[in-house]
Amino acid sequence: MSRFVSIEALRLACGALPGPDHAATAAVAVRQATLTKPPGSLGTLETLVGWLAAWQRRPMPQMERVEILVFAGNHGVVAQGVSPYPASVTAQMVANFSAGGAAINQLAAVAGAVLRVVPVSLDRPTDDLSQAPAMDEANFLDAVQVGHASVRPGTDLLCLGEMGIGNTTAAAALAAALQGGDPGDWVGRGTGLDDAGLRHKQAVVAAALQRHRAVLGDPLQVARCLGGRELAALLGAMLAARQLGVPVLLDGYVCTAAVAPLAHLAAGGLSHGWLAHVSAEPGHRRLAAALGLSPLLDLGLRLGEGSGAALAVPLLRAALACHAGMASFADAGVDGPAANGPR
Ligand SMILES: O=C(O)c1ccc[n+]([C@@H]2O[C@H](COP(=O)([O-])O)[C@@H](O)[C@H]2O)c1
Ligand SMILES: Cc1cc2nc[nH]c2cc1C
Repeated sequence: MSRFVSIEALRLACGALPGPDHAATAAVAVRQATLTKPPGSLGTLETLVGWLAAWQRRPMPQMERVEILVFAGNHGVVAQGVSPYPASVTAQMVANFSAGGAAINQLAAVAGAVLRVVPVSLDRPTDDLSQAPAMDEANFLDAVQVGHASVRPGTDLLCLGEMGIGNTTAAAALAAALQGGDPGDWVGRGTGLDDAGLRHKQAVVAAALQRHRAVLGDPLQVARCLGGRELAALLGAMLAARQLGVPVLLDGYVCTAAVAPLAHLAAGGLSHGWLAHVSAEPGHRRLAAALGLSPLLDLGLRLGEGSGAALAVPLLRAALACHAGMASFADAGVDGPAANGPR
């Protein structure tokens, strides 16, 4: 696929997204009506099958090729003391992912998914977003491109995740910039800040919003100035998934904030994504509500690295198994509702 040569070229691509295959969803509904259950009784599981069909563009969706993409990046804003952990942990955790020792390795195995970790220039942290734009345009577009090129055609379901010490500060700044309100309300404890740390992080995010106030009306400039390389890559991957007909499970706060610009650039820009879970980071619930996303799971997770997205995969497998494997009323010899209803 061609490179994004400018922010304007990226903006054009974000504004020209293919829509869903409504006929595929309709075919799912027709089959569902024949299956041995009261109509609608599998609730969201039924909706999920229709959604998979719409974006895979086929009446009988598949989940053979499930991939988890975890993008990693480093953040200059860590110098402000916004995370309890040092920036070195980002690369160390990438090594841990490669060695199979992280939570996401175990969850990917449970989900029957292939895990791919994509470090995005870890040796070049972004600039401190409270002092300067996090990235210049070339670096931002490069990171978007990395994400865009990482999505493989033919993937049945893509789980997006990230790793980056300091990136809940970027997520909060992005969410505040895109959605408005008191910047402090978008800030949480991330990996575990204490009360004083939280107050300091709120001040850093408020300062960042103030510094970049001139670009707050432009979602892509917001992503460049207040985001990070792994967040830009997530945005690129979300765009590529839409273009390639790949449904997406979104992970936590960082993931959702990273792709939020797409919702601001195109109506229904995130409709090929389903929010896998709502994280314990309070801004996530707020952002999900603002974007009209309903999480499948609410488990108090605050890990990132795609963990919540991986956990939702078995739910989708269950939904498909019912859809593909259940007998119809006719085949099983089960009576439908009585013609006159109960007396
Ligand atoms: O996405 C979330 O909801 C989330 C909430 C809390 C922590 N994280 C993860 O923790 C890291 C960022 O935390 P912090 O405190 O360094 O900003 C980063 O690697 C994220 O994957 C992620
Ligand atoms: C140890 C550790 C693991 C992580 N995984 C995702 N973010 C993380 C942050 C830390 C600090």
